[in-house]
Amino acid sequence: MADILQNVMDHAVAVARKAGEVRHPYKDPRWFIGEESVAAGEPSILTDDPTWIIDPIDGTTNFVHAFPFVAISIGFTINKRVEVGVVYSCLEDKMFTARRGGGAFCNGEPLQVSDQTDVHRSIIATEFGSNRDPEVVDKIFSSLRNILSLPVHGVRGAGTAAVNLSLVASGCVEAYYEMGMHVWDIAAGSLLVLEAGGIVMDVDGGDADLMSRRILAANNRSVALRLVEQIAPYRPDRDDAPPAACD
Ligand SMILES: O=P(O)(O)O[C@H]1[C@H](O)[C@@H](O)[C@H](O)[C@@H](O)[C@@H]1O
Ligand SMILES: [Mg+2]
Ligand SMILES: [Mg+2]
Repeated sequence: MADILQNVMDHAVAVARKAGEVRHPYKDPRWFIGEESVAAGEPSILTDDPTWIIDPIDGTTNFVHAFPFVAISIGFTINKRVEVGVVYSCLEDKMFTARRGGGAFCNGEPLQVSDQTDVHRSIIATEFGSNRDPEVVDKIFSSLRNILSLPVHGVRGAGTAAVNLSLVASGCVEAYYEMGMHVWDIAAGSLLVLEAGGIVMDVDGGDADLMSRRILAANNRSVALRLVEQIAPYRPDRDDAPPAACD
């Protein structure tokens, strides 16, 4: 694992030097999008530059309540595409890693998504999120009612987007969807799913967009598209939306 990260960091330095950059790719805040740095006022703009996208604790509510799923999520993008993803599920002691074109692994063992094509025999992961706006809550429950009524085998939520994505990559659930999470919750995990043979798209079936705060990740297109028909979509403010103007 250390080797993978070192290679990526070396790559970041090489890309920066080629572009004539003098910035240090591990220290310049423009090379990071992190939950805590954004909370502290740093920008949340994904550029073509090599960028680390970091969530130090994914599953904060779980952590506070000792609900045993908490992860560290580290993604690395170049040209806005995730090249490396690392999710460490701390209490399970599982280190999930993926490199674009190099497969996905858990503690060094290769991962493969589920081969189930029938949504009725699937488990779907999702989250309720933290938005209590009645219209949003109605959409969440509408999606849930539709999916449960398909019917599916079950609906689950680990309380962390990164772990939910690792569950899709591991073949434990067939799909995961959510609206309202952030880029640092999903950057690393989305590559795990792709490299384990799955797909990642928008909840309306369109192209995935890391900054849109919407994701549908699935083992295959047929399960994904059945879910698209059931999901009542809404559009949270994008991660790269300009800050609201002050009076
Ligand atoms: O805030 P953390 O715990 O880093 O991330 C969580 C999101 O805030 C929440 O909206 C989402 O439902 C959860 O899956 C995510 O991991
Ligand atoms: Mg998070
Ligand atoms: Mg967090």
